[in-house]
Amino acid sequence: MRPVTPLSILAHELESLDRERPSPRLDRARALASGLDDYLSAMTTPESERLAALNRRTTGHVWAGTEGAVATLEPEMLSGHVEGQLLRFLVAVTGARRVLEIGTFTGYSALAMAEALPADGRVVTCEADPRAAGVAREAFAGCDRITLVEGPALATLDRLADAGEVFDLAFVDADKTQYWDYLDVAHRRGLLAPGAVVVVDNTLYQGEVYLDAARRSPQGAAVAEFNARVAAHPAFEQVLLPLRDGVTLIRVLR
Ligand SMILES: C[S@@+](CC[C@H](N)C(=O)[O-])C[C@H]1O[C@@H](n2cnc3c(N)ncnc32)[C@H](O)[C@@H]1O
Repeated sequence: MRPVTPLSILAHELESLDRERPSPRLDRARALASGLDDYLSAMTTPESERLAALNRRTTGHVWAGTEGAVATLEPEMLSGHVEGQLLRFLVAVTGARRVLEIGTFTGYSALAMAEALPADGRVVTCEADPRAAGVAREAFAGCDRITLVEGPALATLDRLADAGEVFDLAFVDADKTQYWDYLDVAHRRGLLAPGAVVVVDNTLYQGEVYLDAARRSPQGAAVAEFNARVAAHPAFEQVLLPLRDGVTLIRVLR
């Protein structure tokens, strides 16, 4: 898989340097960077067989040439084992019953969260791409706790707010250039219960958010702006964890 997190990009760079000019110190630096993700996975509660099968199916799927409705679909989009377990864990410890997800892809994170819900719990997940939605629908077969809403997420959020829906936990993982709008609309329109937790993926955006601002992609620039707005907002408290491509946990104070 293509390196898409700050750590895996660093490991990849160190591997190239170590090949060009081998040295024991470079080799140790490479081993430090490249060994961490596997160790985290080995020490984290294993994924269920259902999630493992979806993980294999997503990474084995031929996505090449798949220009999605909103983005090029690729297996690197999958949150995967450790982040999926973090989401499961958060649903369990917060006691969330109503979960909102923005960005379904093949359904891994939605299924992971659904596994931790009580019997009357529900995940509403939004996906704009019909092909990703098709794979996710198959993955959700027999799981009546998940409702997949196909279409642009911002329009779905408006409809959910009109219907008076309120969520205890949200996972934001769709178009990076719309991150602020997702959070702002969900917050202003009352979709987030007081004390709700919002989990936001890719908030390090391959390191772009803390590297040279002039070289940021539009997505990196949008995520940097999102992070700064969240940090300055009086209604949120938050922590940015350096897991994978960065995961921010936000608690809605009011
Ligand atoms: C990173 S993937 C989601 C991965 C998924 N949460 C997981 O853990 O496996 C992002 C998904 O968001 C979808 N997406 C992008 N923009 C969207 C939008 N405006 N509305 C709804 N879905 C969108 C993409 O089609 C893609 O499937």
